[in-house]
Amino acid sequence: MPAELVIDDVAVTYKQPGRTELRAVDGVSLTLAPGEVLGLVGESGCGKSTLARAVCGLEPLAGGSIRFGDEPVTRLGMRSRPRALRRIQMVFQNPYASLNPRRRVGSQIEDGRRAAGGTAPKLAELLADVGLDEDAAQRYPHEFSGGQRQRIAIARALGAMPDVLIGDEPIASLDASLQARVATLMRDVAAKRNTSLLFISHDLSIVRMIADRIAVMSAGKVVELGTAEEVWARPKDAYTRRLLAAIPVADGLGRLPG
Ligand SMILES: Nc1ncnc2c1ncn2[C@@H]1O[C@H](COP(=O)(O)OP(=O)(O)OP(=O)(O)O)[C@@H](O)[C@H]1O
Repeated sequence: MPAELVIDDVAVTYKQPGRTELRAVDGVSLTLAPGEVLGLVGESGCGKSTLARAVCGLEPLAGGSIRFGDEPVTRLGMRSRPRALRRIQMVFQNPYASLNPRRRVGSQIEDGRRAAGGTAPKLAELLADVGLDEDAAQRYPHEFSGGQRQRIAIARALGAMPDVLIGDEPIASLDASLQARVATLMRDVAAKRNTSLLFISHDLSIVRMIADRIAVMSAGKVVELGTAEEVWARPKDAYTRRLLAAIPVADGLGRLPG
């Protein structure tokens, strides 16, 4: 049974030569229920990627804990435990960098499936889920467009049957016309398997379309957390209001959010 992912008072620091260390994530607490979509938004440099990397075990914690229910994912000062690593999969911003150009797509998706052992979905099912033909398996990443490569990265992550899928700006490198499609695809494939989705973006208008709840980060802290509608329509924090005001056309009627 998947358990709730608990991010409890997490801090991540970076050393800065000759200066005091930077608290890139500063006491963040969030939960992610099975099947829930949590959007994480905020300006560049506010700590979104650092938090995602900490959840995946790629950054050691300087404080707090991350766990599935009672089972720790990481311990203070350590990267995550191998068992927890499979349970959390990440899709990165740049599919050009995250896929190996010299290996066929099928064998890269197999890497994900291997992590799940015998229970993994079939390769053909994973490709169908992300809207790719079966013959994609025999081809190489350079034969695909940016949007298709991101679909391949999503299929590889899903193959591991994670409890939590993290998208770290997974649409930022795509054409505007593709961004909403890939975002809704991630939401739909996660929902099909009751996988939680932590979707990171600086684009509040897209996050609002797919998220159940939205957390807004600024300078390493969560400054606002609420349902997607609450945060969109009735932002409490001044920083969130500024993020909303920066969106040129908010609601299809040409109105800016109040
Ligand atoms: N490896 C690192 N070493 C030192 N400082 C870092 C490192 N990675 C990130 N930082 C700093 O930590 C802060 C948070 O960065 P982070 O990448 O998490 O922000 P972000 O909100 O994801 O931004 P973006 O949307 O631009 O990726 C920034 O000030 C950044 O310069």
